[in-house]
Amino acid sequence: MTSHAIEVKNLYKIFGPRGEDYVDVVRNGMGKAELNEKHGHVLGLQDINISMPGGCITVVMGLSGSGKSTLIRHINRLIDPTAGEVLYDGVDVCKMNENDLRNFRRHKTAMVFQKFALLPHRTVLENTIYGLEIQGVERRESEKRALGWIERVGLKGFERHYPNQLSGGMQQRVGLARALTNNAEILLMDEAYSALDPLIRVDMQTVLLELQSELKKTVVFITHDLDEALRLGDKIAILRDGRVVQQGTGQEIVLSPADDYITAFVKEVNRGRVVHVETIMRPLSGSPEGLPIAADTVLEAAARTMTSAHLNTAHVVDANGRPIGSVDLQTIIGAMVMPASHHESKAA
Ligand SMILES: Nc1ncnc2c1ncn2[C@@H]1O[C@H](COP(=O)(O)OP(=O)(O)OP(=O)(O)O)[C@@H](O)[C@H]1O
Repeated sequence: MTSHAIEVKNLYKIFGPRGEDYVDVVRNGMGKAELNEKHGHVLGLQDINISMPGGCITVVMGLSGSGKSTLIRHINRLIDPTAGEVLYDGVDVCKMNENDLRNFRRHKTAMVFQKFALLPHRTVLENTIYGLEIQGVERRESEKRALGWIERVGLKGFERHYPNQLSGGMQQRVGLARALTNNAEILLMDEAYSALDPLIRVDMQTVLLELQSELKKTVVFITHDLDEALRLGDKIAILRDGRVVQQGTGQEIVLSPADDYITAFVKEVNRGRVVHVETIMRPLSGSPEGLPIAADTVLEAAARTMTSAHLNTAHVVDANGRPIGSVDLQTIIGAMVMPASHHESKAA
């Protein structure tokens, strides 16, 4: 099986000298605060089950201390679990021997960090080829590959610059070029854009989305920012106190938040950029009217298209171009401002 998917199954991490001894008490309901108080151990992760589909971006989101970094570090086993499995293409990373683990880390995974982790005395080019050097790839070949990625991330002309001559956004581009040069199937991005200014951050998200539409890596992206999660995530898992409180598409989470905690998170979200027209369309009655609009078009884009065509009605088409429903501008605009509960009661 080589779907390049990652399956996290029943994963527990309890920090402390005798973590294993406390898995059962946690399974039986002891929470983080009580475990810390009574036994002096820290509950990092509790019964995590997440499927991260191959070729997709899975975002792990949560506030500080919710367990995001602990989780991503299990994927390349920088942290060993207290219990549970992390399967990649069906193989448990947690059971790999030293040699297999070294190969897995070097060839299958690449990490992009918040603080860039660039070597200050190396140029952009030398930083980018660093991973290939370790792998023992011949210099001419590694330079050729690195130069290609440096250009793809928009740094052509900066190959001989040193990190301290670059802005934060440019340094993060070097981090991305270095990760891509490794040609790994899995890209692990730990708060990669959190230190960047908002506009640069959006630029970097765009760079990632453009590259991903072509490269189809299995990306695990950690963030504490919901807008970033919604923009990037094919799938989003939200952690709280080491547990998954909800997972699904951005649209699922925004329209049906699992609890008050997530409701508070999604309250300010711009629904127009998250909800798809197919969610609010009416069944077709009669022949299709107006423009065809793809089912997965977000409301804001649909409204823009219809407004510029001076049309109030459009028909929604599936991936094969078959008409499956209809929408009008008023419904779209209403849905963009309506809270999730209204959608549900309307749909019920
Ligand atoms: N080595 C460690 N020893 C003890 N406790 C730890 C260790 N590493 C993490 N923790 C604890 O595990 C929990 C999860 O931490 P983690 O760093 O994974 O959260 P996070 O969501 O990544 O937070 P942040 O956004 O601040 O990085 C926290 O309570 C943290 O204090």
